Amino acid sequence: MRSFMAATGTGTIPASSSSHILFSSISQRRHYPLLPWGNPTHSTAPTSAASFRYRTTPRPAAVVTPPTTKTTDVGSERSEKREFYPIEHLTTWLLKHEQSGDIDAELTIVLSSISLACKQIASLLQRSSITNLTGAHGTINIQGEDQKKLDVISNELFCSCLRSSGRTGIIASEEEDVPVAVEETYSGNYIVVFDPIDGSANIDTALTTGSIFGIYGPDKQCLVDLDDDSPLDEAKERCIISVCQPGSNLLAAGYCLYSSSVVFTLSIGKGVFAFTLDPTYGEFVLTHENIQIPKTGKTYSFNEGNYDLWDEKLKNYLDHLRQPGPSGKSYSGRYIGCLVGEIHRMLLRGGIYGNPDNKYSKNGNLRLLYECAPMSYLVEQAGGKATDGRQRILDITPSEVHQRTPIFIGSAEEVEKLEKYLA
Ligand SMILES: O=P(O)(O)OC[C@H]1O[C@](O)(COP(=O)(O)O)[C@@H](O)[C@@H]1O
Repeated sequence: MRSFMAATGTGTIPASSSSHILFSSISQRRHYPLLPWGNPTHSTAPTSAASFRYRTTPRPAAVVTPPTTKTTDVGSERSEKREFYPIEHLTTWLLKHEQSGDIDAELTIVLSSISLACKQIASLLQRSSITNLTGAHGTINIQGEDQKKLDVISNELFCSCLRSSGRTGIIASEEEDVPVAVEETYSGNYIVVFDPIDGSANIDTALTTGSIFGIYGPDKQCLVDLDDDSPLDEAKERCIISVCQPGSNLLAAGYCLYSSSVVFTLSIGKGVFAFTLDPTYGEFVLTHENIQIPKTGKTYSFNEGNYDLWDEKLKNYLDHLRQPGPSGKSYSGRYIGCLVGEIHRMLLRGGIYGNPDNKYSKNGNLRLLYECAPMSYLVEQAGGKATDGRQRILDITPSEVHQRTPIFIGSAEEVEKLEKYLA
């Protein structure tokens, strides 16, 4: 039985005292059987005995600080004893930033619970054709989209992990009609917005998908005094649903890429860091430190099937990209139908992604709150830019949870070039 409660972000007010139902609550929902990650009898990792031992050989990762060694004289012999290879994991990285005061303990727990949800989703995606988890769920979300089975299950996993973190007050999800309040027992301060499976059309063909998340603090001026038993007025109610904050308020954001590797990428406001899942022991290992998106990039990512529906200025821009440059090489088009995959490639190689408005979708296809804002936050943290064609994405305050927006995002100089065409 789902009880409806209004949440203040610091506690809950029974719906009876609010003029209308504002949220659904995360009650005891079904849990889905998951095999523990890297379970030797089921893991897809190589079965050689070595693969189940914690590796002590240097990892050929992008980021490995030279091994520390300690030279000790043993009798007449000198021996160099390797102390350890400081491979950093998401867990230790979060604790390090908590100790240095960059994030508080509560946000550390929320991020850790999100990474747990992502590991479980990665495991389900890998085996979806085996466990009959491909295909439609048979329901439609508030956006009128057919939900895939894994859209629904991944949403439940995110909700369950955030609820048990005990640090989340309200969530907004692509797969939830309205913002959802965590019941008081488990309620915390943070507001978490997410798309549990981005690019879900790719699931059944085993192509790239991802999860996207953003974390806001409580909107201070909106916290309602629980001792105040006066009826909630309209302004306060509006405040309570303050999940609709501009991306510039984000405290942290990131995505998990489910592709040939599972890569958890995030920013807590001090650069962008990526952690690759090592399936042999189920931990995210730091592989990309302080990612800086190249200022330019010769890859553009637009669904050109909509070309005839676009504004003339945008068409001129696309025509320009296809002209062979002085070296004869024009831009390369890449479109994988998954925002997370496009952004991950761009963070590492540069380029531009666009999902513009068109004759039939006045505001484009992507949602501002839990897709465009978190991705724009990340790309700006990496030195890139993100606009709706007229203004910075992070400056837009959503007027409702599932509001859509056009988006052009990527290398700073590529976005600036586009803005000149659209001016
Ligand atoms: O089908 P279009 O209009 O090209 O839009 C593709 C975009 O929509 C998305 O698939 C979002 O879809 P979801 O609803 O699965 O999150 C993005 O991942 C992708 O970039």
